[in-house]
Amino acid sequence: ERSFKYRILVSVLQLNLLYFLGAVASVFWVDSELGSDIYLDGIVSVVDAKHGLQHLTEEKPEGLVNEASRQVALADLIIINKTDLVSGEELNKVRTSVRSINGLVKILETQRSRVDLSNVLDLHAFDSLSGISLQKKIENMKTTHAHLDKGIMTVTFEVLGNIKEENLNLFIQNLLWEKNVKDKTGRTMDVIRLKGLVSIQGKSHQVIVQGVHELYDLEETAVAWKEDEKRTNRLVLIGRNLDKEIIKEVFIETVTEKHEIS
Ligand SMILES: Nc1nc2c(ncn2[C@@H]2O[C@H](COP(=O)(O)OP(=O)(O)OP(=O)(O)O)[C@@H](O)[C@H]2O)c(=O)[nH]1
Repeated sequence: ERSFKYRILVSVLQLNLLYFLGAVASVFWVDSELGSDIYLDGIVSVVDAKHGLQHLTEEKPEGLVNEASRQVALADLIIINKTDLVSGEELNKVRTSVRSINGLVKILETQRSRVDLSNVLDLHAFDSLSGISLQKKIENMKTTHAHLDKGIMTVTFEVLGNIKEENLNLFIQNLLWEKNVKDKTGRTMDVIRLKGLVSIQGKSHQVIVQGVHELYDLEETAVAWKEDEKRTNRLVLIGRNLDKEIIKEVFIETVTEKHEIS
C-alpha cells in the first residue's frame, strides 16, 4: 500500500510539474533578472526510447496539447534514454520524431541516463551567452514538417534589414499575448517556444529573443554586427498550427517598414 501511495504521489508531482513546466521555467527566468543566485540555465527533458514514441503520438481531444510533445517542444536538451531496449531502427524513429517537433534541441542518447555532466550543465540557453551558438544553430536549421499528426513543429524564417524594437514587441505580443495570428484555416498559432537573433535599429550588437509560452525577453548579445555584414533577423518558433509563410508575412508587415527591407 505504501508503494502504491508513493506511486500516486510521484504521479501527481510529475503531472503538476508537467503542467507547470512552462510556468516554472518562467519564474526562474524572471528571478534571474532580480539578481537572485538561481537562474534558468536550460530545460532538459528525458524521452524513453522504448515508450517515447507512443507518448509523443498519443491522440488528445481536439484543442489539447499532447504533454509529451510539449515537453519536447520546451526543451533545450533532450536525453533519449534506455537506448539498449530498442533497435537502431526504432531509435532512429524516436530521434526523427523528437527532431520533427523541436528543430533546435540538442539530443543526447543514453543508457541509465548516464551523461557527461559537461553536456548537461551550463547550457546558457536563456542568456545572451547563447547568442553565438544560437546563431550557428539557426543558420543550419530548416523548418520541420509536422511529422506527427496535428503535431507540434518548428518553423524558421529570415528577413533582412533593421527593425524597430517597438515593432518587434508588437509582433511578438500579437503572437504570444493577443494570439491573433491565425493559420490558413483560422486556427490560432500556438507558440510554445520562441528563439531568435534580430537586428534592432540603433544597436551595434545582435539581439537575442527568447520566449516561453507568454513570456518573452530581448537581450543584446556580445556578438557585434560587422561593418560589411548584411543585417538580418532570424526567428525560430516551436508550436502548433504554425504556417511559416503567414508568420513571415505578418512579421514583415508588423516589424519592418518597407523602405528598410533590403
Ligand atoms: N534497460 C534499461 N533500463 C533502464 C534504463 N534506465 C532506467 N532503467 C530502468 O527502468 C525502470 C524505470 O525507471 P525510469 O523509467 O527511469 O523511472 P521513472 O521515469 O521514474 O518511471 P515512470 O515514472 O514509471 O516513467 C527502472 O527499473 C530502471 O532501472 C536504461 O537505460 N536501460
